[in-house]
Amino acid sequence: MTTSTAGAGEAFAGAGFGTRLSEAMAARGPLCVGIDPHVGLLQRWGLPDDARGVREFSLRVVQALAGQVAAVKPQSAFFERYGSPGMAALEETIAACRAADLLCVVDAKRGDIGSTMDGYADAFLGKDSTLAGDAVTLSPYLGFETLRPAIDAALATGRGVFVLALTSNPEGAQVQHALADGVPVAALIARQAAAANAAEIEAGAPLGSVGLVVGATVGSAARDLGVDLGAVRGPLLAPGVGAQGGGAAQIRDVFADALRAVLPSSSRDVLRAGPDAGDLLAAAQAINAELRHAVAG
Ligand SMILES: O=C(O)c1cc(=O)[nH]c(=O)n1[C@@H]1O[C@H](COP(=O)(O)O)[C@@H](O)[C@H]1O
Repeated sequence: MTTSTAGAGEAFAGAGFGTRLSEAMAARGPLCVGIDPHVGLLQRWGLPDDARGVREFSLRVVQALAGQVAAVKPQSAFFERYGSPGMAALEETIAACRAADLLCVVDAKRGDIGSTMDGYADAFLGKDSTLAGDAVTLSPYLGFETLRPAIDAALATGRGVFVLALTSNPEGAQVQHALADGVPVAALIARQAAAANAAEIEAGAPLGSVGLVVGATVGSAARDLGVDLGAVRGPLLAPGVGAQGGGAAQIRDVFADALRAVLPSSSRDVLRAGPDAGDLLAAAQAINAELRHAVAG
């Protein structure tokens, strides 16, 4: 799997994120393991509640899963809470993923006015940025178009983005189910993601690099709101597997028309199995096998 990048503005010559992710999911199964070093998990693993603890935790997860799952997703919040040493630990985790042949989705949920978005795009998708993994999560609630600098940077460097559409938490409905000119906001976001993927799809990519976040817990919301997940033609990150109650059955229900694009994500449910590397891998493999069966059938 290539991780080489081109500079913003240059045409990206290698496989885009959607293609690389699609290949990784086909080879290893659909599971993404979230790296969320909660204080309780650090304690359980016998690690200190500081940047050294979070670094050790994350590197152990990456080592245990190296080459075994399609992707991991470090949650930036749990690194940011330790200030600059925590951010250094996030940078090391991102670099370790590259060395371990794991696609890395940095869960930072950024979104701002366009001019500020340039800065976030440089930070999380810039050619040589140490905070850039293979993709980053973005919030479109200042307007989808504000994300354009990040989408452009992702496409220019062979990276990807995941835009929050229907989040796994119940409070998200207040914003995401609301109507804008008679159309649910989540449906508009899905349409705009589909448009952003059109060129890559026309060029023959199996998936575009502009993904959506649709929680495994959202039930019939996509159907009820007319969110056409099949038309997005980008990866669909589905957090909420495990600790939030989602599982294989929910994935099949929510993503009926787009199962091959789903990247189900689970954090606490897998991480609880640690710190033993073998136990951690076994937990990830068990969930991955169930999900693989669910998306295949
Ligand atoms: O973008 C995300 O990953 C995300 C979106 C969403 O709608 N819901 C959601 O839970 N997440 C993230 O996914 C992870 C879920 O963790 P667990 O509930 O422990 O599996 C957390 O890092 C959340 O921030």
